[in-house]
Amino acid sequence: MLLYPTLLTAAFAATGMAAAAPAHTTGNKGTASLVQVRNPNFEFRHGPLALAKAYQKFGAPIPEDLRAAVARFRRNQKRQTGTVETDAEKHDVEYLTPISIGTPPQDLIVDFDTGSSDLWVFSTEMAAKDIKGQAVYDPNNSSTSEKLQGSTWQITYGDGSSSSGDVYLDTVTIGNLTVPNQAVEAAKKVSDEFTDDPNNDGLLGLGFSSINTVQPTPQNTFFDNVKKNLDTPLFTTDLKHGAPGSYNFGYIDPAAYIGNISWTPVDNSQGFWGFTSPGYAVGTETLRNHSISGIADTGTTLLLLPKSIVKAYYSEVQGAQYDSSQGGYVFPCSPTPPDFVFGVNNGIVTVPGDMVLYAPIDSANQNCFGGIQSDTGIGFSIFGDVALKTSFVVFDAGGLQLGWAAK
Ligand SMILES: CNCc1ccc(Oc2cccnc2)o1
Repeated sequence: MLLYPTLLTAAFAATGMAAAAPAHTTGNKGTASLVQVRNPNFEFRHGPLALAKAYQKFGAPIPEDLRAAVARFRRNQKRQTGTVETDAEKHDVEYLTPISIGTPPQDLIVDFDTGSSDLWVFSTEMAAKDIKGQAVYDPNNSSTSEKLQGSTWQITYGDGSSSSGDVYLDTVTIGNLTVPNQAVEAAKKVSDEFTDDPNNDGLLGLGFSSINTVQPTPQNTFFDNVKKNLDTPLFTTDLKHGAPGSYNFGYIDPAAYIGNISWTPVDNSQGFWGFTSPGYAVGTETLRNHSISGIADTGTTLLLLPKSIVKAYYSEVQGAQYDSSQGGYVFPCSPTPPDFVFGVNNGIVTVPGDMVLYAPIDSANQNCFGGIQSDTGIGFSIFGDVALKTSFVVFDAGGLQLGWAAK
């Protein structure tokens, strides 16, 4: 059909393929052969746009579906990415990251937590006795805050800590990314663990919005609100041992990891970044087949695994024992214990032995608390900071998959 080849030709022409004229041509009828040279500067990646341009060029009507596809492309061209630095507290107990809330911006430093989905902060609505050094959000001091009338929230974390309060919509900025009407959960009450954690002004949930605790209407996480503006709907974590790391949004930084990324599907049915590891190894032994279902959780400090695996690991650590006074396995801080390896699809993640040495339990640094402990009672394993800080991890909401890479 004439129209199609013509359009195809035009579309082809629209690909920016330039024709290079030969150095000379014969004066008479002769023939000419033109060698094509690709135009390196021509960024052209959108078929529907090419087709629409071709229709336009030849005066053909542009079908509604094609027009919509081009509009979506043009709208999405205003895509963003973002990055923000995160710093480890002592012993990497948690990683704190700066955010800004309101107009003019109020700066707070919060714990980004892929294991929960509420953005809550210390606020002026709390009793003074419950605030010990934290920065607080004052909704009355923000011209863009708007109370979400009748909404409340209450959350309890895996370590027993808890908080509750009411809700405002306000502008939240992380790095260069801004969400204008983010649900900001202002604390009225927090448990002692938070009051006694002076550098932590709140939590920013990066789990799935399905487990946001706001009632009567659960609210979206910052990531869920910003992801439509991102180049691609993912964020990455690069937590480090006792050094600044980063959270990136909308892109995978190839300089942040080495080797290949091992991808594994995510089960978000419980609102978490859940996945199943096919097995584990202690030290240099070969991987044992043992399905481990757990979540990637930046808000949990340690690596919590099935009791049988924890026992198998510590059976190979000299002097290791379960110390009920500590509530976990302890062992001599020297020599360095063996590495712990877990599988991710057909790849592996190695937790170096010196990361399993979580922290001394005595001032003489004789005995250390293990970074690997039991997940008993939780119902699934928790790949917390001890596991995450060994890797560059991609939390891909688009593909609903986790990517783990060495660094
Ligand atoms: C250190 N305890 C207070 C505190 C800081 C961060 C959190 O929140 C948590 C705790 C456990 C799991 N996930 C998030 O609690």
